[in-house]
Amino acid sequence: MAEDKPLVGVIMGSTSDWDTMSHAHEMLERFQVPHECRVVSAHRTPDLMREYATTAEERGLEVIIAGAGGAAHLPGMVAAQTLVPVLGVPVKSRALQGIDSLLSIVQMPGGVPTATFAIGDSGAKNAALFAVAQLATTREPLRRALAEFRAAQADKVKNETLS
Ligand SMILES: Nc1c(C(=O)O)ncn1[C@@H]1O[C@H](COP(=O)(O)O)[C@@H](O)[C@H]1O
Repeated sequence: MAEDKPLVGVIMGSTSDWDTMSHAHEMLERFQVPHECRVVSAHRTPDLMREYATTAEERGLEVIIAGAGGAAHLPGMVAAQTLVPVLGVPVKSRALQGIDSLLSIVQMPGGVPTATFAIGDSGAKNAALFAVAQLATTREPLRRALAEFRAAQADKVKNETLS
């Protein structure tokens, strides 16, 4: 893409979320979308989270993908402090398999939305694809790349055989 400053911020509550959130990173790489990946925690680094959220727009971020597990307050707390759309990814937690993460992200009070994706790897992948779709509304080359991705995916499924 012509732009080189990050357009998408991929943040997560802990380095332990990287196995999941790397799927978002890989998808953004595939579409050559400039992005940054950082650990930011509402619970453990509240000052950093505030700074990240309040400076996101002026730094040029157009979408934030926020992944967290357990009491996953990060996406909602970031959404509360920026106008940049926040896509929440529930990371699979050890104790409750991510149901806690999902409910923490999806049950926002009216007025402060976060989009919420599926638990785990496919949620991270789809959040990135959603970010690509959002950016593609005003970037024709990215729109074409997304259309090609969809067509290739459809061809793959059509050519699959059952043994
Ligand atoms: N949910 C949050 C937040 C937050 O929402 O601010 N910060 C860390 N965490 C989550 O705690 C889990 C366990 O973290 P550790 O593996 O570091 O103990 C991770 O899934 C992380 O996202």
